[in-house]
Amino acid sequence: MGQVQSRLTISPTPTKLAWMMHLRMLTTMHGLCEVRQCSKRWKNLCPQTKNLQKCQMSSAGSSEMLQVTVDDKSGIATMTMCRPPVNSLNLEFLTQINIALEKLENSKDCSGLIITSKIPKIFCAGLDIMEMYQPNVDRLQEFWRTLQEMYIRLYGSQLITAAAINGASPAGGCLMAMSCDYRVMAPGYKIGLNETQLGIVAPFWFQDLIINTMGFRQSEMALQLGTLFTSEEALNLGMVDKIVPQEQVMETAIQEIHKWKKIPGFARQITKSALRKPSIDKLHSKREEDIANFRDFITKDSIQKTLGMYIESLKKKAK
Ligand SMILES: CCCCC/C=C\C/C=C\CC/C=C/CC(=O)SCCNC(=O)CCNC(=O)[C@H](O)C(C)(C)COP(=O)(O)OP(=O)(O)OC[C@H]1O[C@@H](n2cnc3c(N)ncnc32)[C@H](O)[C@@H]1OP(=O)(O)O
Repeated sequence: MGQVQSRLTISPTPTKLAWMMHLRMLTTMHGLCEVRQCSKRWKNLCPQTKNLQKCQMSSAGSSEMLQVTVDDKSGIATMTMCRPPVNSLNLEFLTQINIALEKLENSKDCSGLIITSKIPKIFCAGLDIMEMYQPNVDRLQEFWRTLQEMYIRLYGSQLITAAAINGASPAGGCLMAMSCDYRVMAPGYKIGLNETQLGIVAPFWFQDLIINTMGFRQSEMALQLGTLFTSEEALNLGMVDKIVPQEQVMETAIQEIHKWKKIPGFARQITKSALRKPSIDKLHSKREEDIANFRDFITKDSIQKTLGMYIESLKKKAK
């Protein structure tokens, strides 16, 4: 499956109809992502969860990078990232995720969402560093807007959301996990906002998210030091909610969503919205400014030099 080649613009405040038309056009044009209701015709058991019927992803028009299934019995969707080698988030991948989030949010049959990874030992390596290195400025801005969109959609989702963190989860991967309602993680991996270690800065909404998750004092240390925590440290800090063996991560996330589903949905959603709305509104009100700050920061010669060195160090390590 080839990646999307054209420039994709996601309007910050689209009307619902315009947004839906936009998504439909993208899906038709690029075969971006398929969200399928599990049909009774497919009786296969999902090897990961044992009790989910596995949706067959069609080859035509379906995405290899993001597999989305919805269990029609429980209404729990699973979004499985599969963008080798490390599920890094580039513009096209983020666009696929946003489209899937939009579809799930609008589906009356979906009440919960689990985000996980198919790549062994990796949940998500964060932003694709190549998007930020020697960038085309138009694409760079679009990339950042699309990341903002993902955060707004996920953090503000009405669904019950859980991250099944089955591997390393630095930076943008940690952002994605922290945007969910619940995090279950396998032992032996690292998670955190390590931006300063790369010589870059976590923007205010990354900062707000970690503060909302684990409090100011621990966040200010973690952000300045760019700490990547072990699963166990993350549990102690409240960055993740549970650690279970790798093979139980998915099942635990499913059980947790079932628990949350017992709470009256309307009351839970209003409570979630009241708690998260101030952070989301803040980003909405500063969205263009944030894009401009990101662009001006990333395109500085000194930052480009630092990113170049970081990319080299990753490549050397990989050899
Ligand atoms: C004052 C004004 C302030 C204004 C502020 C405004 C805006 C803010 C500005 C900037 C903020 C930008 C925010 C960024 C958030 C991010 O997410 S940055 C990305 C951070 N991610 C990382 O640091 C992860 C790096 N990767 C790793 O640590 C490891 O790869 C891993 C994930 C732990 C996996 O390790 P493993 O050993 O399994 O694999 P390898 O290391 O061998 O990697 C394999 C392969 O993948 C490539 N790669 C790894 N990570 C990335 C990545 N994030 N993007 C792209 N490519 C990646 C790696 O280079 C290897 O490639 P190969 O050599 O070609 O095989």
